[in-house]
Amino acid sequence: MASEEEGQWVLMATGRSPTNIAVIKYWGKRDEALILPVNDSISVTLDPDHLSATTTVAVSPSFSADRMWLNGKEISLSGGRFQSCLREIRKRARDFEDEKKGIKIKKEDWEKLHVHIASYNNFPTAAGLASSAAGFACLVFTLGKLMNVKEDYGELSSIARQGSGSACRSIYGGFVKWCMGKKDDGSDSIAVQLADEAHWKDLVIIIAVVSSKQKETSSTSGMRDSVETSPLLQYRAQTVVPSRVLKMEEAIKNHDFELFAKLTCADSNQFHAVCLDTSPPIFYMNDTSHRIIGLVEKWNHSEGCPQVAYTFDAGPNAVLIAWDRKTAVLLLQKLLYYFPPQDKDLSSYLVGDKSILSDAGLHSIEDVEALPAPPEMKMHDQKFKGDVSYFICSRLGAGPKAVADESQALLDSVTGIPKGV
Ligand SMILES: Nc1ncnc2c1ncn2[C@@H]1O[C@H](COP(=O)(O)OP(=O)(O)OP(=O)(O)O)[C@@H](O)[C@H]1O
Ligand SMILES: C[C@@](O)(CCOP(=O)(O)OP(=O)(O)O)CC(=O)O
Repeated sequence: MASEEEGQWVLMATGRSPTNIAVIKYWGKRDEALILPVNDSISVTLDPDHLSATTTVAVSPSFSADRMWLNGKEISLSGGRFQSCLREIRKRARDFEDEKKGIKIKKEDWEKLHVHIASYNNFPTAAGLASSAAGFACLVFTLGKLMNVKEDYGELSSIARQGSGSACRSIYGGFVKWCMGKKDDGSDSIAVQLADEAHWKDLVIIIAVVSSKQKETSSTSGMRDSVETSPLLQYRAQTVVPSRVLKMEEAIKNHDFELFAKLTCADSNQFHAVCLDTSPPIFYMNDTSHRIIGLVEKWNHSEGCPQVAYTFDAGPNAVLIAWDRKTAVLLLQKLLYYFPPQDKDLSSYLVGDKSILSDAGLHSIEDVEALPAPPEMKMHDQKFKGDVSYFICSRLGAGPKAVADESQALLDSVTGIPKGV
């Protein structure tokens, strides 16, 4: 290791990674330590402008320990998952030189340098919106940039997988498949991109954030209990998912929304059935989630073919995928009819791509109050004000990206401590 002013420099990198939502779910591990799943899964990557983690990583000879801050609060890095990611990336680190700054780091020197990590999620953490997926993908991607790692994305995905299983799918944009793999060492359990975000541009994603509170049963412990106790999980993994994955790949390739929606809804429902089949049973959805399913099912049925797909991860939030903008506008009108905002501020009730509000003719709370009742629903008079915290309107998005603009770094370039601390 060499530099003009030994010990004075801080070398940093910043990256941003999207979250993803599975349309064929991962639920159950065959190896807890390596995070190897019992079935393949398929996801869509969401637009990082709306749901993403931003992470800055830094090394300096002046750092005395590995440290991490998540959303401004220092957290421990001692957990096995963080340690696995750090170890695997350090193993692949390569020589680095910045002549201008007088920094030279040899491959073998990376092991001796401590890292500081600061990360920020632009959406609720640990609320069933896959913050761990965006977070670990971002950590691995950004550490890889800092340490001059040249491995391909498949390899990076298998490292991110060791942080959180679903994180391996956030290494790519668009439609992504996590191949479960067969090997005991997990080297073939990697993510591959099925199609990029431009492949099916019409899709619009509306997320109803039903609760942004932290959930009671984490995905990790929930799926462990399911593997131990649910007979349905075995049947699902061995018999249902393999053929469903093939059909989903076809649906994506052919832009077949009818098949895509049927498979997405069926798979979400089966995942939650496995949760109910677990002892003790796990309840991730609540009454609001069930009402949203009812609304979509009735609408799809009345149209004779699916307009919208729904899927729920390990929490009550609904992820709704509409097949085009026009359908998304109708969906939003129906949702806001039943779930109007508690207060009068419409612009904070829908975040992300707010332009959908004007497309739906919703400029004020009075416009929401004037919405007609969806004709296909029987119970018109009942409304559920306040049951949805807010909505996010999004779309498919790209994979992780380096953030070159140093002003966006979360760590101070001189001290290596989070800015403002
Ligand atoms: N930006 C981040 N960087 C690194 N780690 C993160 C980040 N965000 C979240 N995590 C890790 O993920 C954990 C939360 O994961 P958890 O699986 O409980 O919730 P979730 O990912 O939001 O929901 P789910 O995966 O069930 O949809 C945090 O406690 C933290 O360890
Ligand atoms: C319901 C899910 O979102 C479960 C995600 O589980 P995690 O990836 O959070 O679990 P660990 O691997 O234990 O970290 C379905 C999915 O994303 O496929």
